[in-house]
Amino acid sequence: MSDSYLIKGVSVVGGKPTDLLVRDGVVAEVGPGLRAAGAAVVDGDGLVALPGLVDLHTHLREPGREDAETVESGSRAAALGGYTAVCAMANTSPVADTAGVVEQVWRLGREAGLVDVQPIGAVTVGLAGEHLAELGAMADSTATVRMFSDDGHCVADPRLMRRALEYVKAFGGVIAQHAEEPRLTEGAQMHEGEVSTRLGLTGWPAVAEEAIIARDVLLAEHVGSRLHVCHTSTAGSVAVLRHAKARGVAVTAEVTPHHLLLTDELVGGGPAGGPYDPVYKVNPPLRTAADVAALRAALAEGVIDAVATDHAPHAVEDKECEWAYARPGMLGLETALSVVLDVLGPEWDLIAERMSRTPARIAGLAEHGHDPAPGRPATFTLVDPAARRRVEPSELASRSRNTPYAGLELPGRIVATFLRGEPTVLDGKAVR
Ligand SMILES: NC(=O)N[C@@H](CC(=O)O)C(=O)O
Repeated sequence: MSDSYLIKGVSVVGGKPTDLLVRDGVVAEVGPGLRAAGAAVVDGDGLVALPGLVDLHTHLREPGREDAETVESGSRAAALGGYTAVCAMANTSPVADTAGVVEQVWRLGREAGLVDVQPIGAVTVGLAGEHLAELGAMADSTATVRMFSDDGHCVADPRLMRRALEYVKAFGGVIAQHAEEPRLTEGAQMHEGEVSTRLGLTGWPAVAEEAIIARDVLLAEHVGSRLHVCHTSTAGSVAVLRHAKARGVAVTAEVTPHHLLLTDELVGGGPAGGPYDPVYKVNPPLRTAADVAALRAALAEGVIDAVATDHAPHAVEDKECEWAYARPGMLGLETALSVVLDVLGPEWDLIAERMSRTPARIAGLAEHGHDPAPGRPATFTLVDPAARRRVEPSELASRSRNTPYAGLELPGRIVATFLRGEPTVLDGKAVR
């Protein structure tokens, strides 16, 4: 590997073509007509450089379900998707609810060396929603955890949620809530609406999400702490968030690529399969076209702060079975940028904001989320916006195959990704 790279004629976040010189891990120079003896030259013609993408919500499955994903395979998928940092969710086995487990995940991330893996700690012991986990010990560990989540489960007990919000104030932490009132979603299989009625599946009503977000923004305001809302999926949730932000509550929210593109109609049959194809089963469920429109508008406006993948790999036996028995979740890392490009168009500054700068800020990842500029870490990705790709599950780097975009043609291709000056992806291929 070379220790310096000269990227010729690249557009930095949609600006005029220029050259980028990468040396000693940083962006050494930016400007037209650069020369650098000994540097490996990358043709940037037609490419857009974005700050390395940051995912606030990734399931890496290690420890426990290494058949579905490992820290290394998930890191490779992330790098191929243009990511330079991912926040690893705590619902592993064992659960990441102690300093020992978060340090293990952090170390595995370092060893893989393809993206920065920032572990998220569980809020409650074993995700059981009964006792607070060792939040302080996880914060003090080498993994320096700042974000905590029981994702996959809601912290349903309001007293526990209040205490968690209070506790993390001491070290500037944030609670990322999986907003789902469990009493309203017992036995739920898909979004509650016209399609669930037609298909005869038990519904997951929008209000089960909205009621928890409303409660939690009030709790966050009451205790003066930070709340982050995972995978926002309904128009009503957007309304609650808009209200809370207008009041000055310290709340941020994410939306997944799939909730920006797909609807509950697909459960009745879609390009990747169906009817009742579990590839479309996800939590929260795919919603209606009206919800999709509200989420897109909220993302553009900033009521929703970030795109997060909720990359949820599942082994074949957990997905290719009867709908009711299938695990919820979809792959996301390798297709996120393409889906967002499809949804937002080439709005590069907005894409950089929602997929890199803001998520880096929310997660407290100071080295990430910076546009390539002199003196900044050379941590960025190069996108070919003119390329179109057909999603082929067998070509994905993830160990799992549960992509809802199989066979779909999407815009954009990640050509290269750099992490602190080292390429993790070149010519569209992982370097390791
Ligand atoms: N988002 C999903 O559909 N699945 C998540 C957890 C969850 O939120 O249920 C998973 O870990 O598989």
